Amino acid sequence: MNKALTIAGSDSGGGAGIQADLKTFQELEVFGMSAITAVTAQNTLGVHGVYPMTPEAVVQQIQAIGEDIGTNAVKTGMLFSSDIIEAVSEQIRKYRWENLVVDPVMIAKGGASLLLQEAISAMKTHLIPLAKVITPNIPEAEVLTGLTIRSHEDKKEAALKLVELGVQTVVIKGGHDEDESESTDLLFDGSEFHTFTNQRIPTKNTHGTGCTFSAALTAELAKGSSIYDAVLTAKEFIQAAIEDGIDVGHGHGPTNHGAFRRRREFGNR
Ligand SMILES: Nc1ncnc2c1ncn2[C@@H]1O[C@H](COP(=O)(O)OP(=O)(O)OP(=O)(O)O)[C@@H](O)[C@H]1O
Ligand SMILES: Cc1ncc(COP(=O)(O)O)c(N)n1
Repeated sequence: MNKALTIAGSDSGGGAGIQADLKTFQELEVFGMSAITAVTAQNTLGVHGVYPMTPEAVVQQIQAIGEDIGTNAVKTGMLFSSDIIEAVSEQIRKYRWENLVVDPVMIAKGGASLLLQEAISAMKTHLIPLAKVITPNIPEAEVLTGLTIRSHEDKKEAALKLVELGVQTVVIKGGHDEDESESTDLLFDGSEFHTFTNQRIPTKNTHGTGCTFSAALTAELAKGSSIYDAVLTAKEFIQAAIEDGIDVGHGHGPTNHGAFRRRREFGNR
């Protein structure tokens, strides 16, 4: 069975972070494993507490997997501090894990910081150069490039700047697009641009969309898909998950990680 490892934060509310990643891996029939970087007390209303792990605890979890089970692909999510980023980068280099997806998680929907300001430069210099794919949303791409992104042309300019950091492929996600009818993700592989556009779903239940998208991409890479095909499946997976979003809690509800598989098995009902 193909395996995937997520190195990310725990979301007690179950919609984002490690929980979203493992649910997504399972739905795509990949054996999911985790190394937890921080525990968050979180629900649909926001982040109420952040408890980072020590870098040693993160390293030990990664080593436990690296020394025994191994993995076909790795994704990173919330990493919180430069110490954790440096420790994680060192392990990824040590095990030569090349199928690496970096989701540069910075800020949760309610505005809580999931990455310290001091960690941005470590993310750029230590981790991103090791990645096969990075999946920033628009605000994250703005922080990483210093550009303002309003239009599709701006996204292209940001993608060109991001590959200069040494990453092979960039996917700039369109959830934060100003367009109210569509959500367009831009893929740049260093030479060609591709766009993935779907109808924008009018819903408040979008907690965990970014994590779920990058986890689906990672699962497909673990199975041996090309980056293009993996993004295609991830886009289909997240569209179904948002369309069938789950109305729990009083704020931004989670997406439905089971929707993609159910549609494939039973059709669109
Ligand atoms: N309302 C929506 N309708 C359709 N697709 C969406 C919607 N919102 C986000 N997406 C898609 O979901 C994926 C995640 O994108 P997004 O930009 O929301 O990530 P994110 O900002 O990291 O997530 P979050 O906003 O939860 O932090 C992308 O493929 C994006 O196009
Ligand atoms: C532990 C954790 N990690 C990541 C996110 C961002 O979630 P998303 O960008 O997918 O909504 C989150 N809210 N909590």
